[in-house]
Amino acid sequence: MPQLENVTHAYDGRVVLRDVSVRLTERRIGLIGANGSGKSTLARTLNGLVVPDSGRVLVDGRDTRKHAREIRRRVGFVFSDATTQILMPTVAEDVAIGLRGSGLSAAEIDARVGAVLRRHGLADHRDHPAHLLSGGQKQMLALASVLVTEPEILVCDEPTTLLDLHNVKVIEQTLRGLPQQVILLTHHLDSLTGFDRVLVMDDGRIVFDGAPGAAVDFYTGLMARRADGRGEPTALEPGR
Ligand SMILES: Nc1ncnc2c1ncn2[C@@H]1O[C@H](COP(=O)(O)OP(=O)(O)OP(=O)(O)O)[C@@H](O)[C@H]1O
Repeated sequence: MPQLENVTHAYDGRVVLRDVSVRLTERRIGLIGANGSGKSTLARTLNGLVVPDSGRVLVDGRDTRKHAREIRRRVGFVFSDATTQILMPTVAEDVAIGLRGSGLSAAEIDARVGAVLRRHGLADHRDHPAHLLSGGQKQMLALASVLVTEPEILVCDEPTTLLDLHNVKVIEQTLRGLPQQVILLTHHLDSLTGFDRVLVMDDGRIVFDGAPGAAVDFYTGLMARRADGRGEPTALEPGR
C-alpha cells in the first residue's frame, strides 16, 4: 500500500507538489487533474522515480528513499508513449528484458514471456519487430513488459492518451481485469467507471478525493469555473 506523508516537491524552485498526504489503499484508484497539476510527479514518487524534496513516500511501510530497488520491483510503471518503452528488436525480447537479472532460467523466462503474451493478445506477434506493432499493440506490449515482472502495484501514467477509442477500451478492460492494485492517471474520464476512488489534483494539491462520479463532477466544475475566470477551491473538499 503506497502512502505519501507531507510530500512537497519542486523542479528548479517551482513547487509542483504541496504538502500532499494520502494513503492509497483501494484496488482501483484514479488520478485526474489539469495539465501540469502534478499528477505525473506524484505518480513518479510512488516507485522512487521522483524522490520528494521533503516528506516521505512509503510502499508497504518502506521508504522510497532507502529501498528504491525493492520498491521498483513492487511498483510497475507504464507511460503514455509506449514507443519510448520499447527497448529490444522483437516483441518477445522486449518483454523478456524485464526479467534480466531475475535469477530465472532461460526456460522459465521463455514460459513467463509466452504466458504474458498469450494473456494480452500478443502471442502471434512474438517474433515480430516491436516497432512495427500498431499503437494499441505497442501499449499492450508496454503493459505486458511490466506485468511479466509481476509487480504488486501498477501505476499507469495516461496509458490511453495516444490511442484510438477501440484501443482505449481494450486497455481499460485489461486494467480492470488485473489482479494488481492499479493507480491510473488519465484524461479519459470514462476510464474511471467502476473505480473505487478518484483523486483530483490542482496546482500540486489533492483538491478532491471520492467516488468517480463525484470526482469527475468536481473536476469538470473546476475546469468550467477556471474557464469563466471564477474562484477556485484550494482546500481538500470531502468527497465521501
Ligand atoms: N523533470 C522536470 N523538470 C522540470 N519541470 C518538470 C519536470 N517534470 C514536470 N515538470 C513540471 O512540473 C509541473 C507538473 O508536471 P506533471 O507532469 O507532474 O503534471 P501532470 O499533472 O502530470 O501534467 P499532464 O497532465 O500534462 O501530464 C509542470 O509544470 C511540468 O512542466
